[in-house]
Formats: sequence, structure tokens, C-alpha cells
Amino acid sequence: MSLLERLKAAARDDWTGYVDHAFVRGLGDGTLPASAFRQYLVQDYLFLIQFARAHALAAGKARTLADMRAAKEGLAAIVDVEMQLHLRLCERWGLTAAEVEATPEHAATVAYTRWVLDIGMSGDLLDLQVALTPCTLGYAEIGRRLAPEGAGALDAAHPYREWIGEYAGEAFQSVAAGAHAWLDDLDRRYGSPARFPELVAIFAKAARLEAGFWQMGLDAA
Ligand SMILES: Cc1ncc(CN)c(N)n1
Repeated sequence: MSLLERLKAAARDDWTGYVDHAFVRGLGDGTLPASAFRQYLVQDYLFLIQFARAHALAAGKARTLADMRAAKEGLAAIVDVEMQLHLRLCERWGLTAAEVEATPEHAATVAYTRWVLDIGMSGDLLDLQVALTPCTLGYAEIGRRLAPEGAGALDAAHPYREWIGEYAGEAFQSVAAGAHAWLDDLDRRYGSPARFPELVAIFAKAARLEAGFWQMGLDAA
């Protein structure tokens, strides 16, 4: 069993509370209020800036060139791909990058991002990657669930088609597959049965903070 599968099994309720949150169901069936999505979108851009820092921190924590390259892939996926999607979506919602960047961070954004950065500062690369795993692999799972037949099969009139398509699409799924393989590789080198409970606690907390992030969007509706 991969480390991800073991972590999900050990933190099942927290994982389900995240990937099956009411926000996600609303995204899937298109019933999510626009005000909830807008709040999410703005805060998620601010979130990604901090998560880019966390991926850069992973490069700094790396002890091998291969790990540094893997961290760089995660950083590039955020800065060069995901943030561009957000800018396109923001534009469509009448928001400029400058306006979004000038928006104050919500408490849920600060709570999640600064906690991950703290895990990265105080722990090792495996701790940090476990803290980052619900972010990348959770969205990949959500993307596959919301578009089981692929991004191209989504209804053209679906209000959240572009968002779902991004996470269900090949580029993001391939980044997620790489992160999944890297996590197992780190676990083989740095993991141990003694460390597992601590890793579960990190993973479960990240999943709860993800659920809190969705809830922050819903609360704005
Ligand atoms: C809150 C959150 N979590 C995860 C992702 C996917 N990188 C995201 N964009 N935003």
C-alpha cells in the first residue's frame, strides 16, 4: 500500500470531510453560489503564493539533487500553471491580479499556509511533503471524481467547467502522479513505523484545514 493510501485509511473521516465537502459537491453539480466561488478564488490565489513558498522551502530542505528537482516541479506547477488558471478565472470574474493580491488574507488562509510553512521549518522533507499532500493529491482526486470521463466530456454550460477541467486535466494529474511517487520514495528513505502516527497527525490536520478553506468559501455565500 502506498503511503497516501495508508494515510487516507488512518485519517478517513478527515479525508472524507475534505474531498466530499459540500463546496466540492456544489462545484460538481454547478449549484455552488457564485459568491462562494469568488471568495474561494481570491483567497486561493493568496493561498497559492504561500504554497509556492512552501515548495521552495522543500527545495531548500532537499539533501539530494533529485529531491531538489522534484520540489522544483511542484513549485513550477503552482507558479507557471495553477496561478495562471486563477488569473484567467479572476479576469472572467472582473478581478485583476493587483486587486486580488491587495485583498487581505482570510484567517482560514493564514491558518493553513503558515502551519504548512511551520511544519516545513521545524520538520524534515517527509513531514513537509505529507503536509503538502492533501493539497496536490486531494485536488487530483476531486478532479477525477468531478470529471470521471475527462475534462473534455464536461457540459460546455457548466459554470465551473474550467476549474474542474484544470484539476481533472492531464497536466495536473501528471504533476499529482509525480508527487505521489515522490512521496513514496521519501517514505522509503525517511519513513518508519515509529514515525507513522506523527505523519498521520500532519496529514489529518492538513485535510481539516482544506475543509476549513472550502467552508470559508461557503460562509461567504
Ligand atoms: C486550498 C487549496 N488546496 C489545494 C490546491 C491545489 N493545489 C489549491 N489550489 N487550493
